[in-house]
Amino acid sequence: MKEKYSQLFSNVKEIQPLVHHMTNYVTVNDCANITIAIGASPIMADEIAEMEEFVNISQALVLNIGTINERVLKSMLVAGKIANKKNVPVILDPVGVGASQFRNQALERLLDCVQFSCIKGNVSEIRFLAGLSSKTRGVDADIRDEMTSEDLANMAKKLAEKLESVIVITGVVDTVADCENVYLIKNGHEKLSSISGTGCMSASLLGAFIGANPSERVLSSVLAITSMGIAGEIASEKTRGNGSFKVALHDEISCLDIQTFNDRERIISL
Ligand SMILES: Nc1ncnc2c1ncn2[C@@H]1O[C@H](COP(=O)(O)OP(=O)(O)O)[C@@H](O)[C@H]1O
Ligand SMILES: Cc1ncsc1CCOP(=O)(O)O
Ligand SMILES: [Mg+2]
Repeated sequence: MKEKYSQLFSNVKEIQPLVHHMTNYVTVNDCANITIAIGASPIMADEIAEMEEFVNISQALVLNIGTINERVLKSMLVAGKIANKKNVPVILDPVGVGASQFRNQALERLLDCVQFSCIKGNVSEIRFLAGLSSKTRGVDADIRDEMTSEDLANMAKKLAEKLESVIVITGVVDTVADCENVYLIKNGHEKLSSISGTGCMSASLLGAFIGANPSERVLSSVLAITSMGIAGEIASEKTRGNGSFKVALHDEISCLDIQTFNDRERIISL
């Protein structure tokens, strides 16, 4: 497995996939910089007239509904459909779904019209997608949505089957599943939940890894999420408060090598 990780990891650096993002205006700059830090290239664009040209040159498309509005939703639907036609993998981050009717309906339209390679959210967001009651607190997971690892694994696998997508649930332990395999990732640090954008940046890393390795969606997702976890651990060891932690997180993603990854990964295949 370590050799496989090594191959998928180095493909990102070699291929330098272009990751087209349509994302929120809160964390957009962090997403661009984390994409560069892992070795890929970002382009942020949401004008409907540009969608065809940008999807055509991209290796992955990341749709993040964090500050979704009607105009951007239309662009996302167009971009998603073109990406599906061109076999460009599409990653969805359903930020804050469950918090408003507009957001919920936007998500429904996206799921109806676009086939996603990977859908990543926190436990509240994924519970909403799974049709379970979800006590959303806006963009953050509600602690009352806490579930056992087994419950999370079952929910992820069922949803992966239903939506024919890799499902990633972030949290203290991350869960990555398709209809056959489930992985738990025990890397990470609680400081990751204390700054805005670590979920969004995880979606950017998913775009980078899946864009470079489109035939290995599940393991690419595992690598992306584990990379964020390991970088968070090292960054927390080196810093004190939120500001320096965020800077250190970018440093550690940009300095992460496969040796460190393999030494520190705590990936469990169920
Ligand atoms: N308590 C925690 N301990 C370890 N890692 C965490 C913790 N909370 C979140 N993370 C990590 O932070 C990143 C973002 O996850 P999360 O906070 O669930 O997303 P979001 O910001 O979208 O709500 C993921 O890499 C996840 O593993
Ligand atoms: C605070 C906020 N509001 C709308 S999008 C957003 C950022 C959410 O980022 P993340 O999901 O990575 O915490
Ligand atoms: Mg999020």
